[in-house]
Amino acid sequence: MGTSHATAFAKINLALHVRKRRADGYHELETVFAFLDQGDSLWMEPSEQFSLDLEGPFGRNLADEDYETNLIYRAAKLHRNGVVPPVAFRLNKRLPIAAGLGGGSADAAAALRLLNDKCEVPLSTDELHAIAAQLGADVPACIDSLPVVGRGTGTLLEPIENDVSGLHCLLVNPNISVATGPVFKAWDGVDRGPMPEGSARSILQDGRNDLEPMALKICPQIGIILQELREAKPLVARMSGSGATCFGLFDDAETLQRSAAEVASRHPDWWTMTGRLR
Ligand SMILES: C[C@](O)(CO)[C@H](O)COP(=O)(O)OP(=O)(O)OC[C@H]1O[C@@H](n2ccc(N)nc2=O)[C@H](O)[C@@H]1O
Ligand SMILES: Nc1ncnc2c1ncn2[C@@H]1O[C@H](COP(=O)(O)OP(=O)(O)OP(=O)(O)O)[C@@H](O)[C@H]1O
Repeated sequence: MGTSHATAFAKINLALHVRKRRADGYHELETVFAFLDQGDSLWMEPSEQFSLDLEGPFGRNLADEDYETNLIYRAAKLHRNGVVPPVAFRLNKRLPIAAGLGGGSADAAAALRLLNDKCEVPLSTDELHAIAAQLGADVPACIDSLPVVGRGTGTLLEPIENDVSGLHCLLVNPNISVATGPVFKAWDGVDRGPMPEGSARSILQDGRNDLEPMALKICPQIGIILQELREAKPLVARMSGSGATCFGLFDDAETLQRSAAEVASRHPDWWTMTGRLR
């Protein structure tokens, strides 16, 4: 049994409609999750005891935290019913932290996939999703990392026609972390209506991200990012999750590259990533 590898694909919300604030403070939403073919890289190999090595552009940002708080550790422990498995994980952290890209959720899902693949008696899809939901609202969708509708807090998944696969995607983050809690808290309580029905692409065109105005107040750079992304005439430019990362989606690679080069030259201090939707 050697080393196995999984990509923790970056998540974007093609649309995110906030419908209701629940009594427990959480919010019910309707969203379409989609995934870039890029993300963090996670390796796993058998070992004497559990370990987690963090490297890559954002590895240092997590290194100061106790490894027991890392979603990879928590996922591994839950997968083995509370017994921490003797495996060594190595994470190349390419996705920024608290960025609306579900990086931690994707890492947790990648760990669950790796552990399940190496398991003599693998968990069923339903069992895997139940564990995932305990780790975070985005984790169940990250298991398959393909377009899917999320309801409730995002853990109730429904299939959707994937007609966005292959679209070219530019992600831009101003290198400012935005915590999810305060953004939801700032929501004004106004239900702006359900997410339209249809394929992923039609919801992308007709949907919205209801968290954009709140995140924009916390991080005004989001407005500049959206404005600059729109200069390249993408299919859509929108914020992902609770921000601050925004995405531009394009039919062709040339326009994407031009837009990426423009953003990079104007804002060398911003983080960008390009890829294609799965
Ligand atoms: C914004 C999204 O990324 C969209 O995909 C997700 O809804 C975020 O879900 P998540 O990763 O589970 O969010 P967490 O980072 O665990 O949540 C932080 C805080 O955001 C608030 N929160 C989160 C999700 C939700 N549906 N309603 C909320 O009000 C809660 O106060 C929570 O304590
Ligand atoms: N492997 C991990 N990678 C990133 N963050 C992690 C990880 N494990 C635990 N965390 C914690 O989770 C928090 C949120 O991380 P993450 O990067 O997933 O947020 P996000 O991109 O805002 O996700 P979302 O789109 O769900 O809002 C961080 O504050 C971090 O301390």
